[in-house]
Parts: sequence; C-alpha cells; structure tokens
Amino acid sequence: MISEVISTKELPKMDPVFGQLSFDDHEQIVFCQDKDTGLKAIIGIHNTVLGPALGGTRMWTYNSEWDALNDVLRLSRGMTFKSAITGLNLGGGKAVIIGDAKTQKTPALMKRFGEFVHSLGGKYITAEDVGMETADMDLVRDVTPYVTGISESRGGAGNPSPITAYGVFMGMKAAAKHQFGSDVLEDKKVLVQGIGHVGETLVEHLTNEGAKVVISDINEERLQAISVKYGASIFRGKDLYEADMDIYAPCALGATINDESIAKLKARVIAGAANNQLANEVRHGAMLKDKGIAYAPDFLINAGGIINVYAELEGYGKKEIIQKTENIYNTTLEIFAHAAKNNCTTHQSALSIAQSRIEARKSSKNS
Ligand SMILES: NC(=O)c1ccc[n+]([C@@H]2O[C@H](COP(=O)([O-])OP(=O)(O)OC[C@H]3O[C@@H](n4cnc5c(N)ncnc54)[C@H](O)[C@@H]3O)[C@@H](O)[C@H]2O)c1
Repeated sequence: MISEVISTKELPKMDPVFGQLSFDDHEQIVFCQDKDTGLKAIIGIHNTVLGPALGGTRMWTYNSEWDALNDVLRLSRGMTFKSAITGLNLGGGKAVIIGDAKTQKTPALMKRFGEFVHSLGGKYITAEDVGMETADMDLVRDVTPYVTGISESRGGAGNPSPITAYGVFMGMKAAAKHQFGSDVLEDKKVLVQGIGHVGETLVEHLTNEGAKVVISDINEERLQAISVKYGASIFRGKDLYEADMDIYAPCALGATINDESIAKLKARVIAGAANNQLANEVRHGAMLKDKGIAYAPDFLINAGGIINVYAELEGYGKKEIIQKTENIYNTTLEIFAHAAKNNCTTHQSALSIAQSRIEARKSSKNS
C-alpha cells in the first residue's frame, strides 16, 4: 500500500477506515470524544511488532475529520518505520487532537486525553508533536505513565525538539556530503520552512556553521524574532519552491514535496524535520531521483526526538542520546549508498531496511 495525500473531497468516497488509501494494515484506531472538555481525538496504532507504539500527539485545526483521520494514519505508519530504522524496540503510533492549540487546549482537555491513552494499557505511548509542549505532557503524566517527553524536573528527558533538530542537521550534512562531496555547510543557501521548535534549533546549527539561512513561516511575529536572533533572512518572494537555494529543509507540515513543488525546486538537497514530506512516497521519491535531488528520508533523519523520548523508557542518559543521534549521519550515508547500488529511491531504500527488521522480529516471534 502506498501512503499518499488525497483531497478531502475524495476521502469520503472510500470506506471510512479500512478502505482509506492511507490505511496500511494498522492494528487499531481509537476515536476519543469528551463533550465537557471539547476533546475530539484519534489515536492510531500502526504496528507493535517491535514494541509499544510510541509517537507524539498533534493538535491541529483540521479542515475535516477525514483530514484528521488521514493524518493520523500516515503519521502512525511513519513512526513504525522511524523506530525500526533507528534500531529502537518500539512500534508506530500517533495521535491527533482536532482543534486550535492556541485557543482550545486546556489542562482539563489534556488530562482527559491522557485518560484515553491510559485506557490502552501501554499499547500506545504518547509524546509531543505540533501544537504540544513539555508542560502538556506533564499534564498527561498526572493521569497515566504511558507518556514521554515530560519535563526533566519530573524525571523525563525534556523537550525532544532540540535533539530532533540536531539529527536533522546530521542528516543534512550527510546528504550534502553525498551531493556536493563535502559535509561543510558554510556558504550553502539553506531555506528552512517552519521555524517552530525544531526549525529554530536547526537555524541555530546552520548559522553556527556559516550557512546562508533563509527562513519562512506563517507566523510573522516568530519570523521577526528568529531573524533578529540569528541574523537569518526572511523569504519574501511569491513562491518559496522557486527560490534560489542549495538545500530545502521542510520543518512545518507534511506533503510539501509534490508534483508542483518538484517541478519548481532548484535545491539539490532536501533534508528537513517534517513528517511525511513526500505527498506520494513512490511517485515523488522517483521524481526527486530523476531530477538528481538528494533526498534524506524524513523518518530517518528526524528520529532524534524519538531517540530522546526512548531514553525515558530505557533509562539511558544524554551522552547516549547524542551518540545515537549523531549516528543518523552514518545511516544517511549508508542509505544513499544502498539506494545507488539498488537503483531505487532513498525513501524505498530506508523503508525496505526498516521493513526487514520488522519481518525478522515477526519471524523470530512466530518460530
Ligand atoms: N518536535 C519534534 O521533536 C519532532 C520530531 C520529529 C518530527 N517532527 C516534525 O517536524 C515538524 C515541525 O515540528 P515542531 O515541533 O517544530 O512543530 P512546531 O509547531 O513547533 O513548528 C511548526 C512551525 O511551522 C509553521 N508552519 C505551519 N504551516 C506552515 C506553512 N505552510 N509554511 C511555513 N511555516 C508553517 C508554524 O507556524 C510553526 O512555527 C512537524 O512536521 C513535526 O511532525 C517534530
């Protein structure tokens, strides 16, 4: 099954759950509703062969429930492969809360959500994603132990975003090494789309290395603040994908790599934090390959966050978190070599390695 973004209009034409295009043998989908707090959430458990399904909770103003369902199906599936390729004993899961994190997120809503997570008995473990803060996970922790990404003062590993950004930076350097022959990013023009929790720290690493950083975000206030703080230029053009850049770093939401954007892109490398960057994994992966654009698979290079939260379950410290995250550099280089050898896309290459690990565990469980 291919993971593909389809239009909201097309979604209702299919069967509601098992018939969705993004449904890919998911084990369990849980719909959660609580009238008193206004909670409307969906928890997606894709696969638990390697361990409990761990993945963050996203709060977003979805256009429709179909969009929310589609998002949780795609995101939870991505988590399965992210943990598998990173060598973690975790399955893939994710949750979405429908609503505006700025105006509708309340402590009562977060705790009620935590109770739903708890009802799954540890099959799903949550953490932060877009629209969530460490403080929100602390509220969830009040009602369930099945949460990571809690604050250090409560025994957690803290906000995973800086580690995610460091992993993306490592993956970007490896992709640059493959494409330009050097992993030094000094003077490379890097466009960072989305300067939130992860994007900001990525901007910091890039600035420290002497890259020419251009930033874009829908939040004007944030753009001004980050521009002043790091001396980054703000993208003010009409069409971001047509901009002159060496490296495109998608760090906002997914599916920005599609027919239209690939046709325009001048970047030679794509490496960013956003999940599910390819609107259609097969089609757009192949289009990038044909255009000679080095694409560092999202689920491989944005694994720093899951490495960080996994530490809370396994009890390893900061040193090991950093080591494991730095290893993203080597794995990314291996994926480029594997893809070239097998004449496939980097996405297919990373996916096949992740799938092999899951299949091997399944066989050993069954034997
Ligand atoms: N936080 C993590 O540790 C982590 C780990 C793995 C993957 N990711 C992924 O990385 C991405 C960013 O995560 P985050 O935690 O920084 O989220 P965030 O909510 O802190 O930041 C996202 C930023 O993107 C901006 N944005 C939204 N739509 C945009 C658009 N169309 N154009 C430009 N900017 C836009 C928002 O205004 C915000 O500043 C997400 O896709 C997330 O799933 C995050």
